[in-house]
Amino acid sequence: MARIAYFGPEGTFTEQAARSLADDGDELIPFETIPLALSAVRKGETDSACVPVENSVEGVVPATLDGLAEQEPLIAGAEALLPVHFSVLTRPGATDIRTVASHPHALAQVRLWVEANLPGAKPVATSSTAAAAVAVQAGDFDAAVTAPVAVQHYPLEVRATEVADVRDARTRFLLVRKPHHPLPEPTGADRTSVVAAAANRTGALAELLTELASRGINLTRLDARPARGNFGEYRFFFDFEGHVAEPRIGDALAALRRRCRNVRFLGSHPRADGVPATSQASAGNEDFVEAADWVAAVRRGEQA
Ligand SMILES: O=C(O)C(=O)C[C@]1(C(=O)O)C=C[C@@H](O)C=C1
Repeated sequence: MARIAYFGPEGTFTEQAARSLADDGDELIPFETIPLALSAVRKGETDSACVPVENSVEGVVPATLDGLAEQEPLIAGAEALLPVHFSVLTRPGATDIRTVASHPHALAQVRLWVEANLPGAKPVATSSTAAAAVAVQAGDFDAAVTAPVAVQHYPLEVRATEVADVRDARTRFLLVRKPHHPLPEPTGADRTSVVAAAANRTGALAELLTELASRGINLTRLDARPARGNFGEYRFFFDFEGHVAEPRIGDALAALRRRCRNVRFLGSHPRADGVPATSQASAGNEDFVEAADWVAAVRRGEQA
């Protein structure tokens, strides 16, 4: 039985994602913020933590990226992808809706709906969608934009369901743990993540990208976040297809490490959408193995 920290309180999208990744009998423990959920794993209070990483409408979740780039390393061993549409909850019978509370990512995904359906209502940011439900229940705000499951946890009235300005929005979540756990086996449909503090000089980022491109590795995400040191210095987060156990991915990681000492491996795990890695002529794993075998043969004086 594992203990899984998640970005809570109860009723967040992240809880749903954690449930989809948990095994029977695992214990799920809510934490009020993403940094608190990550530090529960680092302190050994839980075995893993489930946190949101990117949304198809609003982009990355900065607290997760920064939290994985700093302090002791954590590795993503699994991911979940959830469809995202919202319910709007109020206290039973409420009529005068002046404030609408939710996580900033959620507010950004329902802005047009709020303008059209609750004109004049003021958006207010809360730490999560479920924290907004707690605040509405307490009488702090009038309406909460939440995950559909939130109403099962809080005695509120559902005023609208399936609310979303953009159809088919999705959020991806990671299950992270300490690096000493064995990596999941490669499946052919995997994702590898790294963060690198590229040098502040002409072409430094292009060099890192070229190391991936020249090995036929398809990027699935690239983000920059301030390095939080000198103004203008950035960390680059790369997600790409493939698993570190594969020869070409190992070769690419070694090249990134050669070019940039400040690179951190953030995990290799199966993709939730099951999309297989792109293959490119002469850049398949077998090509890397064959080429390495050939060099070994040359060194032994056995070139065929
Ligand atoms: O507040 C929640 O319910 C969360 O799980 C966080 C979060 C996010 O970080 O994007 C997750 C999915 C939705 O996009 C809105 C909020």
